[in-house]
Amino acid sequence: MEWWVSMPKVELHAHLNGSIRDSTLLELTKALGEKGVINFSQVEHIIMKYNRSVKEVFQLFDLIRILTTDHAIVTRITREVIEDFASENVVYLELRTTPKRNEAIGMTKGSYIEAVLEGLRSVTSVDVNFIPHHKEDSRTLFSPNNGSSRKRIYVRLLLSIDRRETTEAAMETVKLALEMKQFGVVGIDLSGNPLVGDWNTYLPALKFARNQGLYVSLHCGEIPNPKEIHQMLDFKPERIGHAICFEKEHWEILKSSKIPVEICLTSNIRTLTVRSIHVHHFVGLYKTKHPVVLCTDDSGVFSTSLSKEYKIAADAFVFTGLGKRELFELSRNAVELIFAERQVQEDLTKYFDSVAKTMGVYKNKIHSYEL
Ligand SMILES: CNc1ncnc2c1ncn2[C@@H]1O[C@H](COP(=O)(O)O)[C@@H](O)[C@H]1O
Ligand SMILES: [Zn+2]
Repeated sequence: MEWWVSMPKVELHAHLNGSIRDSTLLELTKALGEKGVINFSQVEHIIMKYNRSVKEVFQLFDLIRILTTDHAIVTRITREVIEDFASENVVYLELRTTPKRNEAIGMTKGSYIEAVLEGLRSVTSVDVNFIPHHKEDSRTLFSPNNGSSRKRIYVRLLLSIDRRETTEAAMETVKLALEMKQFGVVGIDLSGNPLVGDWNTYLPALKFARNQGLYVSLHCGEIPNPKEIHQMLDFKPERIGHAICFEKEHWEILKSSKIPVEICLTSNIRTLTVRSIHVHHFVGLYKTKHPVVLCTDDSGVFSTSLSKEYKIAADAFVFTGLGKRELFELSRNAVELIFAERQVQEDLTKYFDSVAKTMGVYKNKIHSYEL
């Protein structure tokens, strides 16, 4: 097996419905086409298109939303997404999703998340840990005495606020996240079409989330919007996603505040927000030891996987000295950036160290982020 597949990996930026399997997306589209809910021939080209502008990507998300707003389908997609990540040796997955309501079928934001949890419970082919540990319970997923030879994966959830939502709707999502902490919800994400919405709409809900002990990650700088980027950085989220259309002053604030950045190479190239992989800001951040983590964003929509993202980085940045050992270290250091409880961090760190020996990569951390 190739090293980028066998290497343990940490995924911190994956949208549930954007990670839908191609085959499942086509199957659902055909089924709704047969029922007459959508016109398959009209939507086929949206699904099949390769490179998409930001606007077109969000047209596709609107279509996916119609296809997936059903409890059983949400459960199925969740199960498949967990299986897919685990199969490529993702050992920790922070999965984000936007709680949705659909009155026609009695779906509330709460029942939507219940359907996601049902999906987590229904995985049988791999060992999944999504319920936070009790402090007195010392058994961990990767303990050597665990005895399992199956794939193992920690999953924690972030609930997403969609930029189209009102302050009240955003607040409802945060309250739901608080109720669901016991089921592994660790934080809040702000995402959705960057061409719509206003920062001040979400701010009260994000402040409330923070005050209640939830972590916050923001999609930041997907399009040029200097004022909003500034406001977001001033908020000091625990992590940001993308950081593409930054100006000099934004880079300065980011560097001095050391906010970790979730990097989505393929997503940025395919949405045409970064011209070419060779001018991607990942390299600059990596070289200055800024905390970064490679992620997929939407592995289904962009036909990628976390292994592929590591391979793409290895190929594109080989002259920057990014080889197997450095990418292993990058993956391992991402453990410092996860939102799960300490025990999970410790378990993963030990696991990475034990794998480092067998993979022939340096055992000790070469550097650690000073967060
Ligand atoms: C391309 N970059 C991106 N930028 C902003 N938001 C994105 C995104 N990719 C995905 N989403 C957000 O995630 C939703 C799909 O997953 P869930 O239904 O929540 O599970 C999309 O509808 C969008 O709101
Ligand atoms: Zn995203």
